[in-house]
Amino acid sequence: MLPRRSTKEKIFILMGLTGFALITPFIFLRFFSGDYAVALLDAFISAGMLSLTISVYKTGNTIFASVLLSWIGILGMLVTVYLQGAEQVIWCYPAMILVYYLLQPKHAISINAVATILLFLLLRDKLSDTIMIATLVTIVLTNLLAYIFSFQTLKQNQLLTDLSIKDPLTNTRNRRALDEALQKVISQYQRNQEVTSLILLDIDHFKEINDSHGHKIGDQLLVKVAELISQRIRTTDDLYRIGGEEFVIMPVGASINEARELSEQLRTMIESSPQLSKFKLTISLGVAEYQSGETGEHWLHRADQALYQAKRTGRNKTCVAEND
Ligand SMILES: Nc1nc2c(ncn2[C@@H]2O[C@H](COP(=O)(O)OP(=O)(O)OP(=O)(O)O)[C@@H](O)[C@H]2O)c(=O)[nH]1
Repeated sequence: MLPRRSTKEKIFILMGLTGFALITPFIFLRFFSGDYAVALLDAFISAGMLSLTISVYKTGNTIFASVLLSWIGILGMLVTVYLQGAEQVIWCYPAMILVYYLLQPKHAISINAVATILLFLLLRDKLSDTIMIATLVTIVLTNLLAYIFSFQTLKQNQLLTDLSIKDPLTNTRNRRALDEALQKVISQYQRNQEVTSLILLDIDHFKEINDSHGHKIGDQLLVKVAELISQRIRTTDDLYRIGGEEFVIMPVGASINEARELSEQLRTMIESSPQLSKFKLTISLGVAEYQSGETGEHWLHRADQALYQAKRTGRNKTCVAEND
């Protein structure tokens, strides 16, 4: 089955192949016109682009490839200016914009600042003062506009990601985020076989609480429960709200006994919380350790069966899932 590729991966592969296809003919043109140094430089850039594209295609990792490609673009542009003369400075604009696409704005601006200083050193004796100043001004303007655009895009992407994975009421993660986390934890398990567990918890008799105190108080209690649990668990063990009054905790790397212990601590913490005890609010929990070969859905289903048992046998308790 073909792996699902992120948009960044797809664009990186497309850009890498296009760059390779556009630059490769120049290797031959330069070579046959006796420009061996430039032909070698073009061959270096072209080979770099192709190998980075293959690496992204195979590993899916765009971070390392993005840093390398940024430097290939910038160094390629500087060497071109050095070998072929000052008029080649026009290549600095696409090279610098490429860096904004590949890296975070703060890293892109740093690399481009270094590139601008090096360009200035290369060109200071070759351009008239007026052209030199105009070149620097246009470089600064290009960077300023690219920075603003790239920064805004980054913020918008972060906002969209937050909206797509967060539960607006409790500010915990949502079901979609849980599905992604389950995939990730299972892939990790397949690599290192490290035990891992999940906890499914549900507020007891929440309908009665809603009915007697109103939906608004019900909402506030949901927020309070999420807040108390988030404060108690490690920052790495994310909390997910997957239904009205149902939450999941993924204590990654916890054995079934450790997860049960954590479960009991959470249960007693909620039961004895001064803000919640006046509503007689308690929780029931189901704990399941991951079994080799099972899907995330099946893992969650076993935890749900354990939770059901906790509900059936009196509530305000933790039950452990059977292994198949
Ligand atoms: N206030 C509030 N209530 C919600 C929300 N989502 C679901 N609920 C309520 O949660 C209640 C869940 O009721 P049930 O599924 O019967 O479960 P329960 O009353 O907790 O009973 P047990 O789970 O068997 O202990 C329903 O009354 C829902 O309306 C929400 O976002 N806010």
